[in-house]
Amino acid sequence: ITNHLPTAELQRLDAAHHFHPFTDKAGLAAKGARVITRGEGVWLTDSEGHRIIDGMAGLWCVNIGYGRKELAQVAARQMEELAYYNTFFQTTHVPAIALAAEIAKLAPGDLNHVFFAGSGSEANDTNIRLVRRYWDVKGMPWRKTIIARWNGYHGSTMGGGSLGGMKPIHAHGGMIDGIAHIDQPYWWGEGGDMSEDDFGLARARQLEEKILQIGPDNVAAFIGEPVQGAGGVIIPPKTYWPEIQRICDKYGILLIADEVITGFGRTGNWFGSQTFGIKPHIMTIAKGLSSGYQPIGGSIVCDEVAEVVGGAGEFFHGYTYSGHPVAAAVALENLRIMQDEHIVEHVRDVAHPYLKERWDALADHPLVGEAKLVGLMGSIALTPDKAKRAKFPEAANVGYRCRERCFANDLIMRAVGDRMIIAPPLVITTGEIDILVDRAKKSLDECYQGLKADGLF
Ligand SMILES: Cc1ncc(COP(=O)(O)O)c(CNc2cccc(C(=O)O)c2)c1O
Repeated sequence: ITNHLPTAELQRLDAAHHFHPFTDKAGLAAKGARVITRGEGVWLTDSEGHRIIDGMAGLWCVNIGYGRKELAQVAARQMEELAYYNTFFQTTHVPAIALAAEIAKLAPGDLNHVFFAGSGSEANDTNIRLVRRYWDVKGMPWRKTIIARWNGYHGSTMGGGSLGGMKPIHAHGGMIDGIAHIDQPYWWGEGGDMSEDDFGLARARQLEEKILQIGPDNVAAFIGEPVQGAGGVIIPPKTYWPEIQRICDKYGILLIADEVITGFGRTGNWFGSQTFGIKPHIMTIAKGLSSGYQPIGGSIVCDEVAEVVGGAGEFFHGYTYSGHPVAAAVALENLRIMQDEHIVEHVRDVAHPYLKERWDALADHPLVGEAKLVGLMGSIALTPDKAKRAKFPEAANVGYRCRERCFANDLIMRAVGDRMIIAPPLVITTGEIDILVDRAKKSLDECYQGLKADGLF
């Protein structure tokens, strides 16, 4: 089976044997999966030769863009030298040491210790164990509950999926114990007639209400994405995070920032915590850590938590691929390129300002109620009535229709409900931003025409 097989044959084999994530298997089999064959910069090529601009950097992860040969060379060299060894039994290797040191250098404050995993979900499962073990060692073994947000996303393992606040995920397989949720800081969809600032405070104060309801001595930690990604790029009001931070400090609960999407330049700083003034005890990382070239994730842990858990004998947790040498070597090369090519500065000083101007202008479109962007992650809310911030009927499937128009125009954008999302590779140029926004606008126009033709607008 190679790229040279006819697309239809590849699709048939895919339908026969490949169980896709988050997919209606039968529906896709009937339709045929799109076969992606190559990547270069912000561009993808599919088996039919379409040149697609990838507005989603894969799954929010290909920060340095596709096709960087340096990473392939580093992977090959590491594979030839030491393709695998574990870090379990009093052993280590240079890629794991060097990557942990580099992450500690880039991370803010006293986030100096890295527990590696193979993915963001696994890293969040590590975090559950870490914070519960921390309170165990502090003599409060009952202090286990972790508070998270509805419509947050923290992965698909039983732990990560339970921390997440997406009910369809909970419905498929259940949840683990000791997780509680509070409402999300989603002003457009849930703010009613409150001002954004008042709404941000109100939603943050739900954390204090929940802590008092559960009992402060039972709450181990709070976990949140600086900006909810898979939830629809929900950028919180500026009053939200300072209030969350104040409440965590007041009750002495550990604060976990899930930076799987917002980490490594996505918001215009190395970490989203810096953009939003959050001081976490633990940061979850993955995706942009390696730009998706190798599967790797981890937890960056502050001195205090590392000393308490690390000083209490063996911590019974870890994965075969924790700190995998090839993944670690590739991640290290990714971070070298990000620094040498000043990619975070490019986001902050060039790409974000340029995109913001054109992204904000989309709010003039009849379909668009709100256009928001932080760094290079953005969303537009589609609405039939801007003033009322109204929602389309679910059956209209507006997000899906709009995403299909994007695909037809060789642009990849994500639809989350009736919100359209972009998170392009951080290396996108101003010329490529023009192409992206032009194709997005054309897709919105076509979606609008379609809705009017179907009497939905
Ligand atoms: C904030 C956050 N935390 C944890 C994870 C889990 O990481 P892994 O997938 O590597 O286990 C994520 C992953 N985010 C993610 C993964 C897959 C699809 C989409 C989407 O928006 O369609 C988003 C994430 O966005």
